[in-house]
Amino acid sequence: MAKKLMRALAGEVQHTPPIWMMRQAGRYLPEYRATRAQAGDFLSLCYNPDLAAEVTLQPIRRYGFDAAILFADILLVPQALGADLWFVTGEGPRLSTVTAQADFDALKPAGAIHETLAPVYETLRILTRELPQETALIGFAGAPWTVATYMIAGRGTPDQAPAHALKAENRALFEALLDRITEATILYLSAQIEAGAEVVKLFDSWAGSLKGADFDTYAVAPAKRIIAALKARHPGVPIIAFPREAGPAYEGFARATGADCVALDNSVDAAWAAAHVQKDGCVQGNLAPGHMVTGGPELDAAARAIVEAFRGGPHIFNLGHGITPDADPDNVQRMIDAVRSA
Ligand SMILES: Cc1c2[nH]c(c1CCC(=O)O)Cc1[nH]c(c(CCC(=O)O)c1C)Cc1[nH]c(c(CCC(=O)O)c1C)Cc1[nH]c(c(C)c1CCC(=O)O)C2
Repeated sequence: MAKKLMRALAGEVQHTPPIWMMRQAGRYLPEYRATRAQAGDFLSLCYNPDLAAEVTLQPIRRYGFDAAILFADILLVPQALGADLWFVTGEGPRLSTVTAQADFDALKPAGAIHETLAPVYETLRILTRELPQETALIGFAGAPWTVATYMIAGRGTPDQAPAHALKAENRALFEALLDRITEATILYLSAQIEAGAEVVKLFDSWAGSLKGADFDTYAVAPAKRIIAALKARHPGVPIIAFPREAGPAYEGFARATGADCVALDNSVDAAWAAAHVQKDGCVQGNLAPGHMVTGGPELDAAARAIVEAFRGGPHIFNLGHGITPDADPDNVQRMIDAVRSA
């Protein structure tokens, strides 16, 4: 029988949804912290196929999730295009910036990314051998707008102001950068599929700051282009899109982009999403990650409410965003128990 996750993505309605979590391999797990220490730092872990495969497998061993997500980061693509990338402990990523034509001209062509990203493909090949047969393997990349916000600002920003400013001041350069990221993302996800990813997910974490026509031009259109290219090369490989904080624009996103599944953040009302988003296909997400810190009967009730809200259509149980380092690993088991007994 096909894997539970693949069945949901194909549109099958299941009484108990498949479960996985954004950032399921991460700092809330002591075994992750130990392996990261062994690798030296986060980026060394991403580029060490044996250890990256090991941390991908850790949450599968502990919890038996229905899917494993490749351990890597969306910012490896800018690095593969030639940007400098480093992580400041307790603060987050830092990159060399792209704000002038000369910065853009110094980037590598999209086709050069495999030189840097080859270890990621090796991680996937290891996982295809080591994962339990019922566990689906998810590859991923950042969506062009979200990746561009980091490349322009050189860091994470609360409002993506530097990227909005470049868009206003030098639209040609801004669009050239989005195009380069789009081309690289197609090649990267295609190579992930060839290495064994059965599903791919596109993270547009900052889609919510694109308003009006900008949302269509810089969130919908690049996702549509990436999905069309992947569907042409790899028919039958499902794609999950995550336009975080898209609000009302969640409605129609799957139809407009060709995505097989839309991931919902935790600000979306589940009943609204069941009526307006799930009518077009599979949905995933929505549980507030804070429940993984606070736990208790509130967690059970919130998890069950999501299962019930989406029971009328194809559904993958997930959080609305990544699990945080202060989460209690026991609450993850509690969530799984609540979903599987709902
Ligand atoms: C925006 C973004 C990034 N990375 C990612 C996104 C999109 C999803 C989202 O909105 O969170 C995606 C990502 N990052 C990571 C994964 C691995 C797979 C998984 O388990 O979900 C995935 C899918 C590992 C990671 N990526 C990062 C960690 C923590 C690094 C560590 O071990 O110190 C992990 C496990 C670091 C990272 N990477 C990024 C930031 C802003 C940070 C620092 C903030 C933080 O520490 O949480 C960029």
